[in-house]
Amino acid sequence: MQSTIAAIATPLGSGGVGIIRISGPVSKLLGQRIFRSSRSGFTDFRPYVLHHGTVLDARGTTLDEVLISYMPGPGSYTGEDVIEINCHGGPLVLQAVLERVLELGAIPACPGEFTKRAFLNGRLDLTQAEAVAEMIEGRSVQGLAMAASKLGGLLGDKLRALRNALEELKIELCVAVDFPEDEVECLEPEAFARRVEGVLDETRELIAAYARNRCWREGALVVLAGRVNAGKSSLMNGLLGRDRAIVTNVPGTTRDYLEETIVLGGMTIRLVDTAGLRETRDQVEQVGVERTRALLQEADLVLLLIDGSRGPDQEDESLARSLPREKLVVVGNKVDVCGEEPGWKRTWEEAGYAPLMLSARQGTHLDRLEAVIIQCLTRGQAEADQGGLVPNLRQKQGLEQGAKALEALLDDLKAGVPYDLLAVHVDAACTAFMELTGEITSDEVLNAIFKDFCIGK
Ligand SMILES: Nc1nc2c(c(=O)[nH]1)N(C=O)[C@@H](CNc1ccc(C(=O)N[C@@H](CCC(=O)O)C(=O)O)cc1)CN2
Ligand SMILES: Nc1nc2c(ncn2[C@@H]2O[C@H](COP(=O)(O)OP(=O)(O)OP(=O)(O)O)[C@@H](O)[C@H]2O)c(=O)[nH]1
Ligand SMILES: [Mg+2]
Repeated sequence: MQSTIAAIATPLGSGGVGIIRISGPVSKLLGQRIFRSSRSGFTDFRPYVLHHGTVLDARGTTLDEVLISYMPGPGSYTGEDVIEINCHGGPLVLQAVLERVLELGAIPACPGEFTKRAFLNGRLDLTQAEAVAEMIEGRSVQGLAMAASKLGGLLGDKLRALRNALEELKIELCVAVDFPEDEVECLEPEAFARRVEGVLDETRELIAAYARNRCWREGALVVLAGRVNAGKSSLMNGLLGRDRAIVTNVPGTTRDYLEETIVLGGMTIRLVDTAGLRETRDQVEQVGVERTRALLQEADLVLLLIDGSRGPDQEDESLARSLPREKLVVVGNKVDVCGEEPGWKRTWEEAGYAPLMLSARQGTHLDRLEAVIIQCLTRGQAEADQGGLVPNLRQKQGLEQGAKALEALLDDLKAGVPYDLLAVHVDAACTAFMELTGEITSDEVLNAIFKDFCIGK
């Protein structure tokens, strides 16, 4: 028999109310043993009704005053019988009530186990289960909206529709193989290719939505880099709107990196001020410079700061060259000293860099920089996608597998490969989509998905 699991479903800390969640065949029995109703006539829980009373320990002493609800399977969140105990939201209260529930025979839930059971019991498909985690981790209002429509089943529906389209194509392939001489049924290769391309285009559109919206969903890492004294820490402070980083005219002021979170246009951004790049004998600064280089690899966007009054040097040029264009914004600082059009700017413009001139200290044109940051992080589309067909990383990878299979199918079709050999590609694409919805699944995939959930979800 399936075990009955229990966990604290709310964050540990003081709160108005904290919830213990119990799911499994004996959860109602556990609820009845632990609960004493404040109504004399109470005999049994009524589904989806809050019951007021107390939770008792083994000796009959009160642990807490609570509201309890009972949600019978298979209609509950997990699909099993569920009991929820609404306690006072103190960590010790919740711990004591949970321990009592465990004493009576429940087993502590693993991370994500309630949602995993909901999936295994067919209450959610896999895209919806993943959306639950995306709701909790939401980094922007826009990202939250994407998770909410995924939770509503939109992406799952889309994937099933694509798969159905492929199943139909496969039937036609089979008919063409079985009745090759039948003129009426015979497959017309070009029309067939167009329909495959239709599915492929929709798949590619989903893949593109991942890249476009990734930073809305996950937040972004923006790194301030450049030579010592360029004004990185000043810009950090300017963007933060407060004096966080130490600023002096001593080159090498920042030796370790500093990280703060800002919200630009609704997007959550980890902003990192780094140690200025230069050769140095200072051991601490050396480690700082190494860390800067590691951060540059990881960054979604690098702001390369150039002291406009001195102009760039070779170090700046090689740093610019080492980064992919779409990851780089060149910023010319100290416009109050060098003016909007210093001589070096033209050279960099000719090389295709379009330096953005500003003054970190005086706050001039910081608004322009903020707009450019959002533009770059969203690939030029400063609005998040509406409508919510936005995959996560796993989903994007599955879609890429599907797209690859469809591309192979089109290649073979053009090369005149016999129809009976084309079906493998259709099958491969179908499998990729079914692994995303969870119609096909493995322990490995499920464990990878649910291990990152919190306990009690
Ligand atoms: N207290 C509490 N809040 C919560 C959850 C929960 O489990 N408990 N949820 C999850 O973590 C989310 C809500 N998800 C849920 C999804 C379905 C059902 C459910 O029982 N559905 C029945 C409804 C029957 C009815 O309305 O009478 C059904 O679909 O048949 C409950 C919660 C967010 N808030
Ligand atoms: N005139 C002018 N000076 C600036 C501007 N921004 C920064 N500075 C000055 O440039 C010097 C260096 O600024 P920081 O912000 O410490 O530079 P940094 O790039 O963090 O330097 P390191 O931490 O040493 O790598 C300070 O004296 C700042 O006041 C600006 O917009 N105009
Ligand atoms: Mg600094």
